[in-house]
Amino acid sequence: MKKRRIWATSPVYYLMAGFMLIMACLSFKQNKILFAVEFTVSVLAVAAVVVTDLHYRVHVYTAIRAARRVLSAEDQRDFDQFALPVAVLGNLGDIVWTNARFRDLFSEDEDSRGDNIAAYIYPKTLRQILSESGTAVSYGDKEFTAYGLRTGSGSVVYFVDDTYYKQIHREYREKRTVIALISFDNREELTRDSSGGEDSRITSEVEAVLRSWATDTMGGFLRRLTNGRYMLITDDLHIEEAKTKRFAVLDRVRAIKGENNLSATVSIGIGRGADTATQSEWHARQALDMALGRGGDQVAVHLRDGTYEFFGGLSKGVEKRDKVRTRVIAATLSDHIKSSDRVFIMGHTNSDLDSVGAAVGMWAAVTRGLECRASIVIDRNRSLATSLLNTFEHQPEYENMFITPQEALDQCTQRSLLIVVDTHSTSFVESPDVLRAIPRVVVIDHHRMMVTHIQNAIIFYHEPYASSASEMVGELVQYINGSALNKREATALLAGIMLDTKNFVLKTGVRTFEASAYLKRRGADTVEVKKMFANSLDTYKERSQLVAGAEVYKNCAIACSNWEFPNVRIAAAQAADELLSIQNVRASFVIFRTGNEISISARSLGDVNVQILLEEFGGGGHLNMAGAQIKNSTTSDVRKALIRVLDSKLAQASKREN
Ligand SMILES: Nc1ncnc2c1ncn2[C@@H]1O[C@H](COP(=O)(O)O[C@H]2[C@@H](O)[C@H](n3cnc4c(N)ncnc43)O[C@@H]2COP(=O)(O)O)[C@@H](O)[C@H]1O
Ligand SMILES: [Mn+2]
Repeated sequence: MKKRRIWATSPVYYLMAGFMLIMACLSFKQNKILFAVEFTVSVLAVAAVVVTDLHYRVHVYTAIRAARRVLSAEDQRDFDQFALPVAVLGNLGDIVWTNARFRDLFSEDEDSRGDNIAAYIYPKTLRQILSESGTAVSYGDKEFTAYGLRTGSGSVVYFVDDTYYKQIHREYREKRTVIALISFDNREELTRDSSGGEDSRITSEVEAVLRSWATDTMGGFLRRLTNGRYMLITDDLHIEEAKTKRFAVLDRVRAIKGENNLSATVSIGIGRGADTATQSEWHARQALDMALGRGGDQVAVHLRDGTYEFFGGLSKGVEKRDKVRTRVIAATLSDHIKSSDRVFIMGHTNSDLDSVGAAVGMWAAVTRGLECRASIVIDRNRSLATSLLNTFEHQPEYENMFITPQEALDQCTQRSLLIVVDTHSTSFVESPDVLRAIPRVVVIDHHRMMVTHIQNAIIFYHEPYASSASEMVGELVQYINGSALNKREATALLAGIMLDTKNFVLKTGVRTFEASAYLKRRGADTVEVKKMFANSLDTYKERSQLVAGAEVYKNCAIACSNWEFPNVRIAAAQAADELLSIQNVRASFVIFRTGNEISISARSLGDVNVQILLEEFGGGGHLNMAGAQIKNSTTSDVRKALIRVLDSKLAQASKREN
């Protein structure tokens, strides 16, 4: 920072005033009037300099006296020889006096009096130093902890030179052991239909990349744990360096291809900032679960404060699921249901066809399949699935099927079970109060793992590769009791699948068709589903208006709706879907207002991870379909914030640029 003098030393002014006086005397002989004017002005100048100087001396004297009262030891040891660098400041932060040590370390024999202390402590401020008990400050290649004291007429700042200790601390931090756990995501999928030698070729190629990364780049070493799992031991400095390259090892692994032209991918969980190696390993495990839960092909770093940083995660991932797991979960879930007095099923806020469809499927499995009492907790006023809800209305067999969150709170007991479907986020569930009130919770979800996930669920059935929660429930029901579903309920589940797959276009895997085939056998009616998607003419018009008003920025279509209208959520979601059919649009964002909230619906065809982008707004979802809600803002502010996020994050969220 440039030094700026607050006041100047007086000798120059004395000289100038004296010079003026001499000039005045010399003009006496030439012109009496000129002499009178010049003499008066120079006498006034001398007087002004003397007064200012006196004022300054008093200022310095009082500042030093006040400082002495604060700083000096009982024996009034010589202030100037005080071992720590000290600066006495006036009330504007101007340096009025410094001791020898300060001059040694800070001013290199230059006179620093009159400088603002800000020049020596930037970017920290005097106010910060005075309010904190020890502020880290660096000057040149030295590092200090600065302490400040207020005095009667300013302040005193003294500095403890801890360059050496900070250096050791930095080295300690950089050398701290970090454990990373690596999982080869798709070994089986890459080699499933290939010759025997293919498995060992791909495995050894992936292993070679990991091993050279571990030793040559990360200064550590790699150990194979079990087939497809590895442990890397390295240090914090190397993790920091790998971060700056955004973990390029992911790209090196992705360059390895199987016979079916599929790329190999790995997921890495890193435990950073832990106190011990045991803790680091535990955090690495949690981070690896996170990375896998978000679709793999990425790095998750568990930080000291329990938060995560993510890198990569741009591939769609291959369907990687295990029917045995589904069967085991169905059996365990049945046991929990049978040992509960009542089962509550709850989806996410602004429930849609998938969350309601999945809830209806679970309701049928519990009530008809296991003959236990169950209710679906829903806020009908916020639901986007009213067309589906209406099909269950006024039917005697579905009486009391849907209850409000308040009714659930009144009816639940400590022996109740809560099944959360189509979300795993504590803040996105239909009612966080119900989530808190029921101790035993089961989660069934397909969204990419969020940091705010429900903790301590007795079953956390999470399949980021499944198309929808309805597909997952469709499979579970078959194992709980295959004949539990009737035509109406099977249709509800099919509606959920068709919503999330955009009629079997996106995220549609083999198991999506298998689950749909089962639902069809149970009588699911595709024409009924089509009717559930029908919009009113008004909604249709609003949607078209949103699409027509979109702008394109960096190949992303952005539409804003400043007006609120019925079904704005559905119109916005559909507009976001539709914007993807415009040429060269890689992602779409629709910003709209609902009450005191601004929401964003984002979509992509897969080469932009919109989930990563909307996480910046506290939202989530999937790689190609995500949402977020922002409180107390305006559509134009959210649009500006989105542009900033696109400027800073679009490259890392896009496949092409990576
Ligand atoms: N705050 C959040 N945290 C985590 N995840 C979030 C959050 N906000 C949204 N999400 C998830 O993001 C995606 C996209 O949400 P969206 O609102 O843009 O789209 C959902 C529905 O609004 C939309 N939809 C509902 N009815 C219709 C219809 N008739 N036609 C077209 N679209 C419709 O479909 C999306 C359903 O997504 P699902 O929840 O995955 O089933 C979404 O995943 C949110 O959960
Ligand atoms: Mn949903």
